This record gives sequence, structure tokens and C-alpha cells, in this order.
Amino acid sequence: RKRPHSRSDAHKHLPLPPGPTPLPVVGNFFDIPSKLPWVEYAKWAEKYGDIVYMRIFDQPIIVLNSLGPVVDLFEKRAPNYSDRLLTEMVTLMGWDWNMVVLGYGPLWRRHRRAFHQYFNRMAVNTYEPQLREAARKLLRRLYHEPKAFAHHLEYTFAENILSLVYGIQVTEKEDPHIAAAERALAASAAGFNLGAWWVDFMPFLKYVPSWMLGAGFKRMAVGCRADAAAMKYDTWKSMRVSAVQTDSPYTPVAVKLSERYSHLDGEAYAEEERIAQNVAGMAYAGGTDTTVSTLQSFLQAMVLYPNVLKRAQDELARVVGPSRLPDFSDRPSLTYINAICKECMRWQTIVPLGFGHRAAANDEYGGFFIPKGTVVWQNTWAILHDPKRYPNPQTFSPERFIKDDKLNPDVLDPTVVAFGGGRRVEMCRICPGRFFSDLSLFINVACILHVFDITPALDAQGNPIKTQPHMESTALSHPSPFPCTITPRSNIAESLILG
Ligand code: HEM
Repeated sequence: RKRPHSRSDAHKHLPLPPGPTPLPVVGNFFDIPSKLPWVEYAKWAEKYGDIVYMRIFDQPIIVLNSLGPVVDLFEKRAPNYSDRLLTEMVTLMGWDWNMVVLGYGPLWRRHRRAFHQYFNRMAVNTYEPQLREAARKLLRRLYHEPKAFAHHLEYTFAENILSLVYGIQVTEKEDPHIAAAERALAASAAGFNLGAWWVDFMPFLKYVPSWMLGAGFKRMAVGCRADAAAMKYDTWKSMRVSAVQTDSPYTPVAVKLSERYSHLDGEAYAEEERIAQNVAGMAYAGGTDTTVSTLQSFLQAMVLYPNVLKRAQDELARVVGPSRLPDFSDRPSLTYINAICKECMRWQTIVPLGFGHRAAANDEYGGFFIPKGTVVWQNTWAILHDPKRYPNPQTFSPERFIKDDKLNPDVLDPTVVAFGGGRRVEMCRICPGRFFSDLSLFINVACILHVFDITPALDAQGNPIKTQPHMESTALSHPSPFPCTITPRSNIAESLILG
């Protein structure tokens, strides 16, 4: 007797979702926009609908341009849409230990559980003292060297996460751990952004010897491999040393992680240690660059929207008063500051296409066939710039989240989308660092606004330099560099900064 169709075969007769017409062999390789692809994909939605299909060589790709399908696939059908494509380039670069690229399965789940244990909603509250201290340190650095604000943001965040995760106290300037991590992250970003397409869709390229002309991607990958390993293992080793030396009252996450398996031995110990190293390495990698990018956007918004700055400072004056800095306990009374944080997560979307989720099996959705192995991207930028949901989406307007002086629950909270798809922690890929990121964004926004004015930088003639908001076309996006002037608001503010 003929066997009934398996789930895998059942939908093969259905059409693929619409999309640009592919060429033979290369598919839609030449349709991929090199600049701000998420903006282009949102335009494609007008032509093809919310679910757009393309193929790069043999790799099927779907872009979801609205929230409904994201929830339906990444949340309701999480077991089928929580796998990842581990690309050749990532393996060549030595980042295959990274939790972001681990395939769906028991090993990923063990990483995720361990991460969640130390970064869940409740756990992150215990990091408030360190986050408060880091925010104050940032104020002092901005006061002394305001023009170097981008560097200070990066350095202070890296310093804080190194201390929190590994218990490592870094030097005030040019710390070797921070330098190693910066090299590793910069090289990996370059690899993801430049090399990934070539090597992944022309796999034979990986066999090209590194010395050959045109094999620059491979030399870069080899360099990156060393940096990625240095970042993960050397930092872990330093943690072991500093865990003995430090007199900090807080137990670093990596030490807590290693206590979980200290009773084991042999292969079981080695396996748990690998997971702990990966989780710590990922907390470090994820915690340095992401919220920093959001804070850069925040500073740019304050330059461009002085009325927002003024209204926020008025709220802080009313709720916090002049004699102290804002604190986490003020948060429920700081409606406008909370609205600014939400608008920062929406306005210049920092992970505009999320990270691709790979379909583990053939599927059907909306009458279309989704082949096994398809990489599905959520167009976070499109969802957060939908004018029906957020009128005048290019405008930075915290007011859009407020009604009757309260946060309006009817307006979609951007964090529901900006941190990726799916709610259930052990089933879905949603960012496990989101609670941590949310706390650090709030405390830094509130403290900076309380003590500083942020205005346009002046040119040699004393005229304000106009800046245009513009994001880089990278997977983890940043605002393009811009100048600004950061000055203490008053003598009292100055004493709060230095106090
Ligand atoms: C503004 C800040 C941040 C944004 C916008 C952001 C966004 C994202 C997104 C979109 C994903 C992919 C979700 C998906 O696949 O659907 C992700 C994954 C991840 N993020 Fe974040 N993130 C931020 C901060 C952080 C921080 C501070 C950490 C660490 C402390 C972190 C650690 C991670 C990890 C480990 C993953 C991989 C999860 C997995 O694949 O299972 N992120 N993040």
C-alpha cells in the first residue's frame, strides 16, 4: 500500500510565496540590495505582499514584512522555525560556538537555559548596583571628554559587562581584554557583512588556499578565528585568576556558571565547561555593542529634537529633583523617559532584519509552500516603521506612546519586535539579553538627560553642524558617525556628575 504523505511532502504542490523573478543558477543574487536592504524589502511588500520569497543560488529565503506572520511562525510554530543556518563563513571565522548560530536542539536549549538563569527578568534586577555605577562612570567620562562620546559608550559598556560576567576589572584606558573583544567583534562583523554571501552560496570557495589572489575573505576569516578564540578562552582564563584575586562583593556570572558543574568530572565536566564558556562569551559579545548602538541613536535624537530633550528634563526635574541622580526606583514615575526608551528601540532599528530562522521541515503558510531549509527573516524595520501603526515613522516622537499622561497600551511596544521572534524562552529565539538591555538603556538615558544638554556640534565659524539620521547597512546596524556637543546643564549638575 502507498504510504500517506509525510508532513514534509504534503505541501509541495502549493505555490511558493511571490517575490522577484530569479535568474537561472544565481537566483535572486543580484536583487539583494547592497544599501539598507530592509527598506527595499518593505517596498517589495507593496508589490508582492507581506511574505516575500527569493532564492540565492540554492538557498531559499523568505522575508516577513508584518507582525502577524512573525507571531504565527516564530512563536506559534516555534519548533519548526527556531533552527539556524550555520554558514561556512561563520565556521571559518571560528564563531560556530556562538549561541546565535547553534541549531535548534538539546545543546542550544542547554545554552539558552543557562543564559536565562542569569539574565531573566528577576535575575537582572540584582545587577542594578553595577549598572548604576557604570552609568555614573559614563557621565564622568562624557564630562571630561565629551567629543569622544562614541568611544566612551563602547568602552564603558564593555568594561561593565566584563566586570559583571567575568569579574575582570579593566584598566581606565586601552585595556587588553577590551581590545581583544573589539578586534574579535569587528572582524566577525566584517566577515558576516562582506564574506558571508560569497562563501555560503559558493561553498567551493572555502577550499581556495588563503594565499591565492582574491582569497582575502579567507585570510580575514583565519585572523578572525584567532581573535574569536582569544576573546572566549583568554577572557575565561583571566576570570579564573581574577575570581581568586577580586574583592568585589558581587559574584560574576561566569563564576556562578562554573559552580553549576564543579561536582562533575571527566567528559561531563568538560562539556558543561564548554557551555559555560560559550554562554559567558555570548553575554560579553551580545552585551557590548547592541545597547551601545541604541544609545548612539538616542544622542542623535536629542540633537535633532530639542523639544523632546526639554520635556524629558522637565519630567526629571519634577520627579527626581536637582539634588540627586535618577535611579531605577524612579522608573514607574518617569513616563516620558520610558517613552523615549521605547522610541529609541523603534526609530533607528539596530537589528533591522533580526537573525534568520531556518525552517526545519517543509511547511504551509497562507496557502504557500515553505521548503525545509528556508531562512526566514523578520523585517523588524518594516514593522516598526509601518505608518498605520506609527504615524510619521521617520520622526522621533516619544509622544506616540503616551495617552492621558500614561503609556498607551494600545500602541505596539517596539521591544515586542526589536528583540526578535517568539515568547517562550526555551522554545524560541527571542533575545535572552533583552531585560538586561532594557535596564541599562533606561538608567543611562535618565542619567544623561538629568545632567547634560545635548546640542548640535559647531563648525569653525560657530554655526551648528546639521546631522542627518542614517543607519549603516550592516546586520547589527549603527547610526553613521555624527558630532554633537555635550555640556553639563548647571553647576549643580556638574557636582552630581563628579560627586
Ligand atoms: C538593544 C539591544 C539588543 C537588541 C536590539 C537585540 C536583538 C536581538 C535579536 C533580534 C536577536 C535574534 C532573535 C531571533 O532570532 O529572533 C538576539 C539574539 C540574541 N541576543 Fe540580543 N539584542 C540586544 C541586546 C542583547 C544583550 C545586552 C545581550 C547579552 C547580555 C544579548 C544576547 C543575545 C543572545 C545570546 C542571542 C542569541 C539567542 C539565540 O539564538 O537563542 N542581546 N538579540
